Amino acid sequence: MRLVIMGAAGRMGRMLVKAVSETPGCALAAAIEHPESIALGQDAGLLAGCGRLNVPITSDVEIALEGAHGIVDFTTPATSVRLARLAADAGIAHVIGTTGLSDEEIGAIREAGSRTAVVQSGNMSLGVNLLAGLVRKVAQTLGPEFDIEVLEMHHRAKVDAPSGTAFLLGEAAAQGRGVALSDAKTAARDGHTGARREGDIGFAVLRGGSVVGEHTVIFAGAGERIELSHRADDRALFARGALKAALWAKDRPPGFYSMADVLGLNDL
Ligand SMILES: NC(=O)C1=CN([C@@H]2O[C@H](COP(=O)(O)OP(=O)(O)OC[C@H]3O[C@@H](n4cnc5c(N)ncnc54)[C@H](OP(=O)(O)O)[C@@H]3O)[C@@H](O)[C@H]2O)C=CC1
Ligand SMILES: O=C(O)C1=N[C@H](C(=O)O)C[C@H](O)C1
Repeated sequence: MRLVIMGAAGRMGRMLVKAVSETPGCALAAAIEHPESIALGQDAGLLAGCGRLNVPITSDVEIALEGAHGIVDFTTPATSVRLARLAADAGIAHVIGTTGLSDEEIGAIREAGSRTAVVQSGNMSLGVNLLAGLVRKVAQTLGPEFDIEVLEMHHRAKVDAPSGTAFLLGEAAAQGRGVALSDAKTAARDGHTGARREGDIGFAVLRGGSVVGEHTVIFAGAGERIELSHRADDRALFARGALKAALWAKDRPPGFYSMADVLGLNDL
């Protein structure tokens, strides 16, 4: 499968280039950055630390899409929306790991999913997607006397909060409870907030150092607490998941798919 890696000089982009070079059935069609990137012209493999691949980083996506079978995209929300349209026009698979997408941006990507196979997830790891299934089950089992809080920590360079994974887990909790996350979500507390509202799903965010990604969903009851956690040690995990999604999406009918679809976890 000939893949275009977007944001190829970024933290995830470099992981993806390396993962493509190591994954049977995948080949690097192009490595793309924005037109002002200082990485333009550099060899994508050398930048990724996996040896020369003779694929220079370029900025022309339209040319890159010619002859490609898929795009793997961990960039920015605006970039992912623009790419979704281009991927749909070209009829090729689009794997989106970008987080911090607004409802409108998700809507535009969903629309592209009516024309090509799109896999979008705030977290491409097996562990987090399994955890989401467990969270849904626990939330379904426990009553509203258990308060649900989602805690996440990431590296100091992360620009969106709460994380895409935190929302994925919060969504799973809301589904388990049979409520809309938009009605239950409390994303920040500061000052005299008053007592906690029953049924809220709270989010708390920590940022610092080089933390790859840590998430805990807490179910706090009277006199007892259940905590379900996931810790990512290495971004390569997300890159491998994204390539699995790309291979799965190749030749799939158009649709807006999740990692639960890719991993067969929908019945959890
Ligand atoms: N779903 C998942 O499993 C995971 C998702 N993520 C998400 O992926 C995204 C990227 O994360 P990360 O790699 O850490 O961030 P980085 O900032 O390191 O990488 C993003 C890259 O995209 C480049 N870029 C920006 N705009 C464009 C454009 N228009 N065209 C091409 N390239 C562009 C950036 O260039 P420049 O820096 O010069 O602006 C940068 O090199 C985030 O939203 C993050 O939350 C991260 C890990 C796992
Ligand atoms: O920005 C990151 O680094 C990560 N982003 C994703 C998120 O927002 O959940 C996934 C992972 O935790 C790393």
